[in-house]
Amino acid sequence: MKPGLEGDFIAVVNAGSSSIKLSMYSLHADNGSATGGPAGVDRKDASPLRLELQAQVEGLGTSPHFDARHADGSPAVTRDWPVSTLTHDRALDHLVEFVQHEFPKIELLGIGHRVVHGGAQLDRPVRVDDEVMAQLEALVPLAPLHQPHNLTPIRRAFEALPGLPQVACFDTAFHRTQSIESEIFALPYAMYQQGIRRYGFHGLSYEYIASRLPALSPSMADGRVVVLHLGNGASACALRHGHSLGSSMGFTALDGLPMGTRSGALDPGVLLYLMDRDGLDARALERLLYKESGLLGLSGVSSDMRALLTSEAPRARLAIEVFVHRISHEIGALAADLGGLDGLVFTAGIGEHAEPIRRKVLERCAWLGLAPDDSGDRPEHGERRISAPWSRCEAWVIPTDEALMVARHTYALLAGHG
Ligand SMILES: Nc1ncnc2c1ncn2[C@@H]1O[C@H](COP(=O)(O)OP(=O)(O)O)[C@@H](O)[C@H]1O
Ligand SMILES: CC(=O)OP(=O)(O)O
Ligand SMILES: [Mg+2]
Repeated sequence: MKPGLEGDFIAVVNAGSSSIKLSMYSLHADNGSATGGPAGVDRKDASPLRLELQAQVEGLGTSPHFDARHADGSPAVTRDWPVSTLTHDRALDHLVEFVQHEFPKIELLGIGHRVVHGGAQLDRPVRVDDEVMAQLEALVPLAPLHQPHNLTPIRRAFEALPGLPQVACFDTAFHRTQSIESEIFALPYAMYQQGIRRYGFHGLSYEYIASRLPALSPSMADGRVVVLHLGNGASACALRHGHSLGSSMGFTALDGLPMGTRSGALDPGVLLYLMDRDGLDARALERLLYKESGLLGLSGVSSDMRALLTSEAPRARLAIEVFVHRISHEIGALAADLGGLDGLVFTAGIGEHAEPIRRKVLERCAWLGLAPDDSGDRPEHGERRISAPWSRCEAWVIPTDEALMVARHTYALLAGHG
């Protein structure tokens, strides 16, 4: 830790269903210059942001674990809690106390929040006031696993630091470039007007990946790309010239690929059948679809890909095969939307770290002209090309950075450029 660090800071909160992450960025007036600026500075858009610390509590509800890291990835502190004694609220208190202790002298300029659902109206980052808060609260039923946890830190910060600017950045906003054919369900048209439409999610992650493409691959930056965000929540997005053309998630973050505990796309007839046969109501269906399905439901072993990859259980293998099958199916659908494919990008926990999953997906993409790099001499971490030099379609691993995207938006809005 850097004792006595002073100056202007932006805090970023990414509160998920089972984790809360708090990132601290310092602002440096000299960082935009082409020649100077300290290491670790966000030069990618010449904004003066430098990550100083990332603190997070993960495994809320199962086995909570606290972890704080410096910008270079070196650990600051770690701690485990006994199961179930740590609520989201308490975890947030702990993170705030920790950061206040580490940075007693800083000037906080604002807080940026990742908010999963912005609905049809909120299509760009926005400074939160009472009216925006009411709009965000109305969207809770559309993202029951995420939105309540996104809003609690905003409410708490308003109480503790009244007057401090807070900026909400939406997972849905990046997808607002999609055409009506991509967004609309084939339901009565009035429902589209009521906001029952496909929104798409993980937009901050896709926006970050799109921002990296010009530096990594001009043919992907100007071309047709499918990005696979494979984390605990998983989705795919079609990019053309870096803009979202289609995505696998829809009205809620349930649609598309199977996830840790979420079903992904499902014939809606199954729900009608279960309501009739078992008398399931909305809450019971919500539990089934959000918490008991996906990799966990299929395998009966775990929602965690690491556990599945090391398991001998036949159903763990089945869960992996279903996951890969549905990914390759989605790539095909999005490649059809794009009219071909120039690049495939893997990101988020599974996409960045699970080589066996990437290999299986790449094997199924041979028909798209994708040849994996089997030379074994490429790096194992960071941004890297994983297709052979002669491959017609490129494949890359690009670690995502949703927090940096939120910090950039927050800075831009506070500086009057948003
Ligand atoms: N080394 C690894 N090998 C395989 N899977 C991994 C590895 N590291 C993380 N994962 C998987 O990544 C997923 C979590 O992704 P992450 O993007 O961190 O999730 P979140 O959506 O909570 O931000 C889990 O399924 C986890 O098993
Ligand atoms: C939208 C979504 O699914 O988010 P996460 O991957 O953080 O669960
Ligand atoms: Mg995530």
